[in-house]
Amino acid sequence: MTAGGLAMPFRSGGAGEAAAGTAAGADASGRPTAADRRIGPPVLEVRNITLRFGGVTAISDISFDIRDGEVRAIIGPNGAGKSSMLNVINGFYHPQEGEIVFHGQLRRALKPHQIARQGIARTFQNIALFKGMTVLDNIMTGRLTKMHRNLFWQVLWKGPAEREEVAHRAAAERVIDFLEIQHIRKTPVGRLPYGLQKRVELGRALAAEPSLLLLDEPMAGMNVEEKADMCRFILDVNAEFGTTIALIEHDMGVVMDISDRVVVLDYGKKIGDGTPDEVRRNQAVIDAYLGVAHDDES
Ligand SMILES: Nc1ncnc2c1ncn2[C@@H]1O[C@H](COP(=O)(O)OP(=O)(O)OP(=O)(O)O)[C@@H](O)[C@H]1O
Repeated sequence: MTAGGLAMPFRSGGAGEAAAGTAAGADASGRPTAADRRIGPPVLEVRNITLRFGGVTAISDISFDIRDGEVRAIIGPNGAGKSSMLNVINGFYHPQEGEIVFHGQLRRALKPHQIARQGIARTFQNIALFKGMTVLDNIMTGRLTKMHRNLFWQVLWKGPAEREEVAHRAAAERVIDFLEIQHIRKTPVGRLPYGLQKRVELGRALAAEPSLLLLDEPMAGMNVEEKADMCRFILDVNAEFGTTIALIEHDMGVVMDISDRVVVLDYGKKIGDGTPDEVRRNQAVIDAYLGVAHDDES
């Protein structure tokens, strides 16, 4: 994909950090080398998180980190606690125990919109777009956390509010160009095929210019071609803007291809954590998850 003209930094910081060098290097798909992809120290640390719903323990004493600039996968069988973990990271759920450290700071209990303002955006397992609204308007909703002028200024449509609106619109258009969806920018989302809706949802998250992007099953329900496109966009966002990405995905071919590191959950517990190769060879992971087919969803 060519995103060369996109002047929008999706990443908030870290440009001067030393590369820790965990990326896999150039591969057959042309992914940039480790030297080009700067993988830095942890941007987010999950420490001893336990989350219960009444008598159900969805997450039990789980710790892992997500490094600056990496693609980090969270995998595991149905009900393992993956979505719950994303919901803890973006503040939808508040765990009973444990802590989250973001950019080296212990994070207090914040609301999801406050966490979004800190630079964490996400997409959902089941597409959560406004189906009657156009692609452009849906992507504009991703800019809400960046809007500063209040209703007073917006009603007057004067000066700063007008300039801000123009800037947000331009940012949304850059996302549309980046994701190659110019041709459907005025189409109501509900009329689009599933794969394109998923791409629009990615666009809405990107419009928030996150430093950490959480993707909940970005390939679910897609055919092979749509998956290939989505992989390409995820890798391009990561490579070109240094956006750190954490994703939940059941397609093991995709996970092993695009991830720098993989954390594996089962029944709310962590049973593996490492590079794709390490996880592939982990007997506990093979027994709990990889021993059954997961890459035949198309
Ligand atoms: N809001 C909730 N209320 C009660 N129980 C919940 C809630 N959310 C999740 N759970 C339970 O927590 C456990 C973990 O669920 P979660 O959705 O996080 O798993 P998952 O790994 O994302 O599964 P899947 O791959 O099927 O999406 C399950 O037993 C689930 O039923």
